[in-house]
Amino acid sequence: MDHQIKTVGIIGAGQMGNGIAHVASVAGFDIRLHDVAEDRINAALATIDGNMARQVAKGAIADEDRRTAMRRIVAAPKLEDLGPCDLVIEAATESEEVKRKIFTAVCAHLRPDAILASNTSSISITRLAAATDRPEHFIGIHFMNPVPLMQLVELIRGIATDDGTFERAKGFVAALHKTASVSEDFPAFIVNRILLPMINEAVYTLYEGVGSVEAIDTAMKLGANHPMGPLQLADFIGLDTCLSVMQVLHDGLADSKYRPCPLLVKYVEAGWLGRKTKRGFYDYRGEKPIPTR
Ligand SMILES: CC(=O)CC(=O)SCCNC(=O)CCNC(=O)[C@H](O)C(C)(C)COP(=O)(O)OP(=O)(O)OC[C@H]1O[C@@H](n2cnc3c(N)ncnc32)[C@H](O)[C@@H]1OP(=O)(O)O
Ligand SMILES: NC(=O)C1=CN([C@@H]2O[C@H](COP(=O)(O)OP(=O)(O)OC[C@H]3O[C@@H](n4cnc5c(N)ncnc54)[C@H](OP(=O)(O)O)[C@@H]3O)[C@@H](O)[C@H]2O)C=CC1
Repeated sequence: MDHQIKTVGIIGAGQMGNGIAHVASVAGFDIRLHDVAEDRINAALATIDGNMARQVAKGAIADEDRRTAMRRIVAAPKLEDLGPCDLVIEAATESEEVKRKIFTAVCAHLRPDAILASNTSSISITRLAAATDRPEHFIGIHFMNPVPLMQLVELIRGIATDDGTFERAKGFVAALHKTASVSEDFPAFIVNRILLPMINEAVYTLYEGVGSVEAIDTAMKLGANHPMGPLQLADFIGLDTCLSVMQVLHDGLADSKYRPCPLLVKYVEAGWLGRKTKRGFYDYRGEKPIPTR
């Protein structure tokens, strides 16, 4: 088997897909970026260029590196465009149904030895692998947001993941100059098993009137030295993703302590998903974010 990963396909050009494309192209990988809608891919390319420009302004990369990295990212409007990839990372919406459909569809276009990975925040890698024709070549590669700034990547083996796939995924993470942490395949893995119940509790704290959005975020920023308040972080992650993770924890561990806060459900039902829809626990439509409660 060819152990070299050169071309990386990314499915889902949202905030995580564009972050993964960004760091992988800067690290020298050729990228094929896919999404359901072509305008999403174009928007992602513009975002990546903007984020790389910030790095240039900071002196983290040279402008020539930005241009070379941008040239390595190619739009892949059809799933068959991912055919030449050595590794395909799925970073689409956090829904098991959506992901399973993607895996079933993409497998037909991939080489038998290509690795398939999911950036899922919470869903069982073993169950997702079962929707593919290659459970032994399937693995969880879970990046943190924002990808260009966060050092950690969780690696999660499904029951069938073979040693070669695990080693190649580990090598890929090292090539991105990131640190891998290995988690067993349990709901929400390590980071989100701990982080998301904390965020959910912050939403309960708001729901029960213990404090306002501003009071809760200020309390955790200045009282616990968190870089972002929990509600600000929830908006940053996306409230739909936060709710999906809590649902996976609640269903998968069958413990009422993971019950998603009804207020979180209400925000998602309203389509107030946080920064990506310009409204969540804060309203981002003006010059500076304004708490919505
Ligand atoms: C849900 C899941 O499955 C798992 C998860 O990811 S959970 C979420 C995990 N992430 C976190 O917890 C993030 C918590 N927040 C933080 O650590 C910090 O607020 C942060 C690192 C995001 C930003 O730090 P900050 O200093 O407050 O912000 P900011 O000043 O805007 O940015 C710092 C630098 O990074 C740069 N930057 C920000 N976003 C960037 C991006 N996407 N790409 C490139 N550069 C970026 C900025 O340009 C800035 O550079 P300068 O210092 O030169 O201005
Ligand atoms: N947000 C975060 O902090 C983190 C998220 N993750 C995980 O990464 C994944 C993506 O999250 P994130 O980037 O935040 O979400 P986004 O909503 O920003 O992006 C998801 C993208 O996937 C697209 N998409 C939906 N269905 C399909 C499909 N069938 N084929 C191709 N693309 C599709 C969406 O398009 P459209 O909008 O048109 O539906 C959207 O562009 C999720 O699994 C999430 O749990 C992991 C770590 C951190």
